[in-house]
Amino acid sequence: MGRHERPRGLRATTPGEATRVDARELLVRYGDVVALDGVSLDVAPGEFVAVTGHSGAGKTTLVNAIAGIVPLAAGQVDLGDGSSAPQPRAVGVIPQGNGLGSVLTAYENVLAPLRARGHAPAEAHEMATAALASVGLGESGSHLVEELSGGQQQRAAVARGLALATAVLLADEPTSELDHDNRERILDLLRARADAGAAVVMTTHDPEAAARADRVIELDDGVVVGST
Ligand SMILES: Nc1ncnc2c1ncn2[C@@H]1O[C@H](COP(=O)(O)OP(=O)(O)OP(=O)(O)O)[C@@H](O)[C@H]1O
Repeated sequence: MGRHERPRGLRATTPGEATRVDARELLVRYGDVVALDGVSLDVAPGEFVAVTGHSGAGKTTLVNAIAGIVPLAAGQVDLGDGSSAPQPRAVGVIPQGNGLGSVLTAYENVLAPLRARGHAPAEAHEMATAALASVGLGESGSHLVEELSGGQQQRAAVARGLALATAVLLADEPTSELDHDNRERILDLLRARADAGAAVVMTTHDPEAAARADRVIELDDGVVVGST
């Protein structure tokens, strides 16, 4: 499949929606701390790439820089969406620490971004319900997030990211709170999303999770020190 063709299995992307990741020589600073120092990452449609490295290596910063959530001091991110604006792009993000609204239900958390992206109520309902079922939360969608376990909250966050069905999915340690079976379930979903044509980036501390990816990039102190 050519790089600019529509990914198999995903709906047609709309103008302004990301299709791939081409990050070049990213430099990110937090005050005096250099969190990324010339990091490049190219992820094609259909590829699943894991980013590993010790705590503080720059994994979250890389995901957030690609998403446009943290500003670049230098370098550029091309997501195939025709935009060079330093603003959050139309990508699916599964943030570290889940980022869910705790006094909303899991279902409401998944539904809200779908409605914000213009899906009609009935369609958004179908998508949110299917996404929650896919992560094993079909029965728990009506529970407030604060009533869910840490692992259930993490799966709700994965459902929210997956529901958007974007062709670029950025997942920041999406399995860190999960038991073995749920970890495998979530990794299967990420793998399937890539196999359907999405560009998937996942940060992880877990070597077994990283082994499910097509490629593994290792960061250390804001620099790429390995690629396998
Ligand atoms: N908001 C911030 N302000 C200042 N420094 C920060 C900020 N966020 C991250 N850093 C620093 O930037 C570096 C990279 O942090 P980052 O969170 O990207 O690492 P990480 O590899 O994701 O770590 P972890 O595995 O613990 O999540 C670290 O030195 C961290 O202390």
